Amino acid sequence: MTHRHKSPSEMTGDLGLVNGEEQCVYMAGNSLGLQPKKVKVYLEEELDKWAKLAVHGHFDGARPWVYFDEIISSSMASIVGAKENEVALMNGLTVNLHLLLLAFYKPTAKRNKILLEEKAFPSDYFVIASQIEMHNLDPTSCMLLVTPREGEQTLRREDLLSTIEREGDTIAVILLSGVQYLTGQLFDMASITHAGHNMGCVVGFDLAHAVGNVELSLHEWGVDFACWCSYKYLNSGAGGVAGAFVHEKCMHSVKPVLIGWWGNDRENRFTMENKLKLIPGVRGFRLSNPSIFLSCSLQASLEIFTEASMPALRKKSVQLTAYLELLLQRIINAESKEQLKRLKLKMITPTDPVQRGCQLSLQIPMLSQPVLQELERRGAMCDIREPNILRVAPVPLYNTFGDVHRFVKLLKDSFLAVILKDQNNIP
Ligand SMILES: Cc1ncc(COP(=O)(O)O)c(C=O)c1O
Ligand SMILES: Nc1ccccc1C(=O)C[C@H](N)C(=O)O
Repeated sequence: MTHRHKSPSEMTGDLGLVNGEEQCVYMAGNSLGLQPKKVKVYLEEELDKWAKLAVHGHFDGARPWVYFDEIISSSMASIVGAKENEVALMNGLTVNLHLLLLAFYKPTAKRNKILLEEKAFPSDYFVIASQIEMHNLDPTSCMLLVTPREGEQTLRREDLLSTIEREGDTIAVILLSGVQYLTGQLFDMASITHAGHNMGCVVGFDLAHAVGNVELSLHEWGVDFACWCSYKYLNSGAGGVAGAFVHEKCMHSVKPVLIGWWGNDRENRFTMENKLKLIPGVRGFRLSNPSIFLSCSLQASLEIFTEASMPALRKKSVQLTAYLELLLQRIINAESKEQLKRLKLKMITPTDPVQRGCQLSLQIPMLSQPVLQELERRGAMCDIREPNILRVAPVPLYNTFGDVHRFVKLLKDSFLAVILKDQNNIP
């Protein structure tokens, strides 16, 4: 659950500290979502079908493999606030970012920059730098990095908008996250899109930490393109099939640079003539035939989202995170234990619910890794991003208010255990 390498036995709690009968408290759904019960059932159905029908499985059965991704696209589209033909399920997130930038980043002598966050997720940073280099341009001058103000951790909306207004003439593409992976900040995607378009920029979002976490209206906001992975809040399993969005308005004007047979119209695809009838919009960006296994694990998850609905999930999420915040603030302010002050804890996620999803990020300047180890010994899971940010994500689909209460108690116990062990190293 963390980026560190751990053996499975290390993952289990310390039986001297936990009740072996009790389930752990899982607050790491922002990194990898938990497995929906139906995943196993659906996977077994498809394994069985493969064993019995083999090649006929492409077109036969309840999930015809050749177009099953399209069948589940409609529930995916409603989660991101898109029309069905504005969404494709394909590849992984980083691959989709590349494919979309290939089509949308068309630098000119005057307008050649990509605006991104200074602390963008490394994969996004690498994608952008390499796309710029591909045009024989210099990433140091073409990457316009937005940074928080001195002493602040998150970006102010007004600063983002004024940067777009000031530098917009030179910006080809604005590529921000919807929810920032480290700080948990939710960006105002509607006004960023509006400001970007006013200045003639293309606007895209990486929704890895936003999809299934906050409500999205990509079509209505007029976002040009977006992409996301499905293994975090969407619970499709590690390496699950990723999503891509291209707005309907770009359907005929923006074409994929790389083309494969899956972008070819289904009627033409199997005629085996080298004639391309490119599917307009994002579905024309598909290259290979999709994996039925990835599609059916995502199906199991999307069914739950459709039943629960994003508005209801978000409503619970706002309350759950507010409760977590309240309890964490008591620890930060050391209301009951004076020693806790010594850890100099700081919440870096915005306090305004409109500016965050479910995740809260806590900066632990000292001894963050030992805190995580103590937490796991006590049967609680979340993660740390280097150097010292503890990310805690109460997920409304499967976390309860009781989980939040238990988690914070275990976190407090972990802080106290670390302080006790490290008396000499903490000033
Ligand atoms: C913001 C962001 N971008 C990119 C990635 C990498 O995605 P993938 O490995 O699915 O390509 C992740 C998470 O892994 C992420 O959170
Ligand atoms: N796919 C992974 C494989 C191994 C370790 C982490 C990941 C993550 O997805 C990390 C996540 N993107 C993050 O927000 O840090």
